[in-house]
Amino acid sequence: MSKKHPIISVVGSSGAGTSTVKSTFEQIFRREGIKSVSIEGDAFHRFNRADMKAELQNHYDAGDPGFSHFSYEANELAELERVFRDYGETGKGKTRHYIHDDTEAAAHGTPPGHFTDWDDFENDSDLLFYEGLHGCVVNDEVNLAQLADLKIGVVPVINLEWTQKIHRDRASRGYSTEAVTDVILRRMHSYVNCIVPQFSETDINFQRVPVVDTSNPFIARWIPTPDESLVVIRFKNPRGIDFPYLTSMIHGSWMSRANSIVIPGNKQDLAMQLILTPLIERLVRDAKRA
Ligand SMILES: Nc1ncnc2c1ncn2[C@@H]1O[C@H](COP(=O)(O)OP(=O)(O)OP(=O)(O)O)[C@@H](O)[C@H]1O
Ligand SMILES: O=C(CO)[C@H](O)[C@H](O)COP(=O)(O)O
Repeated sequence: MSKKHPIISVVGSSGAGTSTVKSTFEQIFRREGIKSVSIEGDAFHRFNRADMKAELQNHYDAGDPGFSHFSYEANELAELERVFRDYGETGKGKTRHYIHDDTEAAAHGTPPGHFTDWDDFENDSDLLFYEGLHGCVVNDEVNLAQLADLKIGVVPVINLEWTQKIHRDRASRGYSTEAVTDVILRRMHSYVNCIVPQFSETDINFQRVPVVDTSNPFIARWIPTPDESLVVIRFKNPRGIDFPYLTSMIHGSWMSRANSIVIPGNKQDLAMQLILTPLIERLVRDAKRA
């Protein structure tokens, strides 16, 4: 925990929707007058695209077909831990960007598949916001969960996650369905071993569940819309959460367990604002007092 310089960590697999959720956080920060600095998890990949391709081949040749961007060793997690720790202690740190496509290339002046240079965070921020694959990892080498003060999991059920990934990678990153399918398969071992365990470390998980048939995500023609889904919101520690308030404010919601509510998909933004605003306010208030 880094009370003086708090860290929010939003974790999800590739295509889960963490970038989408980031915009909800940005609305809260803007409305509450909070100055944030942010990290995209992909900035802490260990290899650029060409080197990753070579590394994949090396692992494949050595009889390890499961190496992927989800694997701990494909990412600079010790460096990420250092950035979390330094930010928590000093409010300072650095990040960079991994450039996925031409749009990002134009914005950053770096070609796709490469990293930008490292850049220092702006001074005097109120908090650090991380979104990505590994922000709550606990393993033999690092404990990122321990350094984050508010931990959020973004976890659509897996068919929906695959549908979202396939559509996004085809539409904005120029990959074919077959190429994305290969990536999903290759990443499965690390998905189970490196990504999923983090959702037991998170304080709140948002799990989108479609109410239309997604049984074959590889041929789905579009991503189920918010109106075609529900969201299960699960609190690790439900003490202090005002469930009657939430269920009365979020039309069509109900409690499905003592620590979980279900909301209509089109109320996700509202629910996040109602749930997260007081938690973020408290983090910033406590930090100013510390
Ligand atoms: N709640 C939602 N309703 C409808 N579509 C969504 C929702 N959340 C995400 N999507 C769609 O899913 C796709 C993937 O979302 P997004 O880019 O936010 O994922 P991500 O977790 O940031 O992925 P990556 O880490 O690989 O960049 C996008 O096309 C996005 O529009
Ligand atoms: O979304 C991802 C991980 O979160 C990408 O798959 C990863 O960043 C590698 O990108 P690319 O395969 O385009 O080089």
